[in-house]
Amino acid sequence: MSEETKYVELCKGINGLDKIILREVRGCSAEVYLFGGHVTSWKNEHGEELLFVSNKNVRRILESNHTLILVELLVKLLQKAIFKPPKAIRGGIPICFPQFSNLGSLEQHGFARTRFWTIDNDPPPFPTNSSNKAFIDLILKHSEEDVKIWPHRYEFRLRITLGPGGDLMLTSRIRNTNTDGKSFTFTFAYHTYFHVTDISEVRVEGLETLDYLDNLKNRERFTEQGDAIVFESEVDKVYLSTPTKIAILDHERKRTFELRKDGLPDAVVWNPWDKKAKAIPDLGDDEYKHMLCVEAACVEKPITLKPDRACMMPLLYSCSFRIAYFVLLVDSCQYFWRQGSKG
Ligand SMILES: O=P(O)(O)OC[C@H]1O[C@@H](O)[C@H](O)[C@@H](O)[C@@H]1O
Repeated sequence: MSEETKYVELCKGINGLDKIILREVRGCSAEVYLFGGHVTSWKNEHGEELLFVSNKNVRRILESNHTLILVELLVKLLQKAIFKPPKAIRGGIPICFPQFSNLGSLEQHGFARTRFWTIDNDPPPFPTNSSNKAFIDLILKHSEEDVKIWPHRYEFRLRITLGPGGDLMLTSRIRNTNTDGKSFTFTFAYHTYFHVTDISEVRVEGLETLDYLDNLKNRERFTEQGDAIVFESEVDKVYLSTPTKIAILDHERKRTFELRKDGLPDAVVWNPWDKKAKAIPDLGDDEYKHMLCVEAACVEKPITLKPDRACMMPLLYSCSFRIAYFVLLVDSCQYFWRQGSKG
């Protein structure tokens, strides 16, 4: 990367939506849309896309021919992921808040993924000591409209960092700013779509023998058997009390994503497979073969925040080993917030 290259660039993305590009010296990059506070791209030092976004492949192949105008045109024609508010973007890392799935009265997966976030120019100090240069702070606050459907006031701060080695880290800091003394309760997920070469050649390790709720069977509780999870049909499960490390092995590409988490107890695994994929308008019929959602989440036991209390949920992806790291540090974060200048 030349001296002039920007670590952080604000520009326009698809459909003129505001987008931030994070770049690091070795050529890694990430892209974030203010719409949804949504990470839509994360590339390693070889320019390989590690996240799935519907029909991204088309765009990537075309982009490599440098026919950029044609690309934009074709992307608009071919891209299934709509990038058009109010529909959430299909792929990347949608943020599910304050509700996961339909576990409440709100729209599916809550409203954070369909709201316009803003750049937070004055974030409170960060607990992690870091010399990273490629990062952006976003913020979402309650709107008067949203208060009508979810009667709470909050500040949701999201820092997205691309480390020098290509690590991608997302840190969510959610704070209850209710002035009426009321606590609020929420469920949450980093709904991460990993890009995989062929779903039938993918294995997930770390969830075997755990209990899970099967969304395809009215959330009935089962216990997972076998060595590792493999995929040969639709899967929609919430694994409970999961370990801090989950690995996603893409045999064909000889790539391993390692997901690490701490404090976010659940892990959702979702692939719609062929029939469901056909029924999802913003997903290509065959695209289920190239995606796998493994989501660090808090679903079974919702989080309750008292007024003026905050919690933190960071997620770190490492490019070299493709590590995803999710943490929920309620206590230390409360301490941090009290210490912080905004606390
Ligand atoms: O289509 P959406 O709202 O983005 O949801 C996709 C999937 O997200 C997963 O997290 C859920 O477990 C699935 O049940 C759901 O179908």
